[in-house]
Amino acid sequence: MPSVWSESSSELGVEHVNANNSASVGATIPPSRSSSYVPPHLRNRPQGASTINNIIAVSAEGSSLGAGTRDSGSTASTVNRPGGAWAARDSTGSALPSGGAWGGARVNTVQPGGRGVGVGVTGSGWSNGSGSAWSGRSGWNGAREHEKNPFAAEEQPNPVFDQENTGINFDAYEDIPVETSGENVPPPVNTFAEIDLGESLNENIRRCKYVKPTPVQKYAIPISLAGRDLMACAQTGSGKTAAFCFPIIAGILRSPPIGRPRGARKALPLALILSPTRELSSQIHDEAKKFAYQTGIRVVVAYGGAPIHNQLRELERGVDILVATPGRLGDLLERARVSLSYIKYLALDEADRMLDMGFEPQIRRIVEQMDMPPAGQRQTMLFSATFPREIQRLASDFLWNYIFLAVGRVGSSTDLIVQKVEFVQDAEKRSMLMDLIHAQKATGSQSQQALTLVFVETKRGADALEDWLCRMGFPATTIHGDRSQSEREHALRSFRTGVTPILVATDVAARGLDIPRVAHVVNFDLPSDIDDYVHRIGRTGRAGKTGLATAFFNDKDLSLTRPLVELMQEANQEVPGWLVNYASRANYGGGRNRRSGGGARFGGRDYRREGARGAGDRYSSAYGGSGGGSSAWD
Ligand SMILES: Nc1ncnc2c1ncn2[C@@H]1O[C@H](COP(=O)(O)OP(=O)(O)OP(=O)(O)O)[C@@H](O)[C@H]1O
Repeated sequence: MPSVWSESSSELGVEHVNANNSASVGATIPPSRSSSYVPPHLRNRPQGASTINNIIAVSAEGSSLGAGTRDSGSTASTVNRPGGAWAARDSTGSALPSGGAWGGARVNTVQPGGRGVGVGVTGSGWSNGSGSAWSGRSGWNGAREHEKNPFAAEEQPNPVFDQENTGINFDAYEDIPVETSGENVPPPVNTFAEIDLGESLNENIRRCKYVKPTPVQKYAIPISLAGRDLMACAQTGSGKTAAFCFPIIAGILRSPPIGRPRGARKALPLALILSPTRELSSQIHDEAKKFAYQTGIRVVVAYGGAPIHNQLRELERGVDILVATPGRLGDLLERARVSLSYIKYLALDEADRMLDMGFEPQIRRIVEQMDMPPAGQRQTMLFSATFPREIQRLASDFLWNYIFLAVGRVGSSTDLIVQKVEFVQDAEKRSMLMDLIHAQKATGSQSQQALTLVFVETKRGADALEDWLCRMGFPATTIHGDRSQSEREHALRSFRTGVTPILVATDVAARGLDIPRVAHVVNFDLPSDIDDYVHRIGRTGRAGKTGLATAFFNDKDLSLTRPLVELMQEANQEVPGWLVNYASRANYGGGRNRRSGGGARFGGRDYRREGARGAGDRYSSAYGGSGGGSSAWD
C-alpha cells in the first residue's frame, strides 16, 4: 500500500472497514447516522421520502434477482466497523476501501460465477443523515439547481441536430456478429426499457434521442450492471461511450451512500474514466454530463494544457466521476489533490492505446501503485475498436474474471465507410487532394456542412498543408501536439461548426473524436499501423451514417499493404488490383507497432480463447443481440 494512502487515511479521518468480514454476497450495510453523505439521487429530496423499498441482489451468476428489504436482514451481512463511524458496500457487494485497511487482502465475495454480485436500490431510496458530503464547500445541492443544461443548444428547434439522430441506420447494426466469452455472461437486452437504469438517466437518454441501444450497449450495459469486469471491442462510432457511462452512472445512483469525509482537500471520485487525449477526455466529459444531468452526480474533467487551478477548483467542489488524461491525473495524484481510494469504477477508453508502450507505465502507476482498490474490489471496463492480442494480455492484469465482448466493426467492416486507395507519389499528393476537394464540390457531396479530415504524419507537415490549403482558398485549420491547448480547442470548434470545413491533423485526432458531418477522411500520409488506420477512418461513418475514406498510397507504405488489403476485403470493399499485387510482394509485418500476428489480426477475439479451444459454454456468439451464429472474427 503506498504511503500516500497510509498518510491520507488518518489525515482524512476515515475509519477502516474490516475487509475480512465483508464477504457475503449481495449484502448491504445501512449507512451510519453519523455519516452526513446524501447520495446523488436523493439530494434535494424531502427527508420523509427516503425509505428503502427494495434491495435487489444479483446472484453470483449475475442472472437471478432476489429482493429483500433493508431491514429484513435476509440478504445483508455485517461489516466490522471499528468505531462504527461508517461503512458501505459498493454495488458489486464488495466492501469499499477505507483508509488502507485492506492489507492487500482481496474481498472474498468472488464465487464461481465471477464477481457478478450487485446490490441495487430501487424505490424511494435511502434514509440519510442531514446535509451533503459537499456541504461546507460550495454546496452541491444548490449547485444542482443551477446546473447548466447540457442539452440547451440541442433543445432549440434545430433541423440539423434532429436530422442527425433520426438518421441513424440501426438496421446496419442488426447483422453484426457478436462474440462473448468468459464465465456466466449476463444476457443482452434489446431495449433500454429492459434495463433498470433509473428514471433520471432514462430521461437523459430520451433527451439524447437514443431510441434503442446499439449492439455494444445491448451487451455491455447488462454485463457491467451485473458488476462484471469487461474488455469490449466494438467498431468506431458504435456508442461505446454510453456503454461505459450508463452503468457507471446507474451504479452510483443505485449504490448505498458512501461516507466520504467532509471538507477534505483531496478529491475522492467514485469513478475514473481515462482516455489518451485531451480532446477525447473533454468530449467524454461533455457526454457524461449529459447522461448525468440532474442526477446529482458530479462529473469533472482534468487534462493537461489547460490551467490546473480551474480544474482544482472544480475538484474541490466535489467529484463523483473524474474524466482524465493520464498525465494530468498523475500530476494531481502527486500533488495529493486526488485520492483514488474510493474508486469503484475504472473505465479505460481507447484501452489498447492506453496500454501500449507509450502510456502503459503511467497507467500501471495510476492503477497499481497508488491507492486505487485492486481488481476484484473495483469494477474495470476496457473499451476500444481495436484490441491486439498482446495488449489484451497486458490488460488482463487490470481485470478480474472478466467478460470479453467483440462486436463486429460497424463503421469499417460494412459499406458504411467506402474505402478507396489511390497510388500517389509524395510530390503529387497536394494536387490529388485538390482534385478530391473539387470533385466533392462538383458532385455536391461536399455540402455546406460536410467536413473533411486530412491525416498527415508530422506536425510540420500539418502546418505546411494547412498553410497551402488556405493559400489555395480552402478554409482549413490544423490540430497537432505542437499547438497550444487553446489553439487545439479553437481549431476543433472551428472545424465542428464548419467555419473551417477542412481539418489537417496528426494522430492526436485519430481516436475517439465524434464530430458529426465528417463526410470524408483523407489519409494524405498513411499510418504504419493498421489499427491507426482503423481509428482514423472511423472519424467518418459513425452511428450508422455513411462516410468516405481515401488513402494516398505509395512505395513507402509497403509494410501496410497486406493488412490493408485484408481489412478492405473483410469490409467488402473494392480492392484495386495493383494493391493486391503489392500485397503479394510485401513482407507481412504491418508497421512500426505491429502488435498482433496473422489470424486474429485485429485482436477481435479473446486472447484467452487461443489456449482454451473446446472450453464448452464459456464462449458464445450471436448476431446483433440475439440468437446464435458464428463468431465475429471466424
Ligand atoms: N443508442 C444510441 N442511439 C443513437 N445514437 C447513439 C446511441 N449511442 C451512441 N450514439 C451516438 O453515436 C455516436 C458515436 O458514439 P461514440 O462516440 O460513443 O462511439 P465510439 O464507439 O466510442 O467510437 P470510437 O471508437 O470512435 O471512440 C455519438 O454521436 C453518440 O451520441
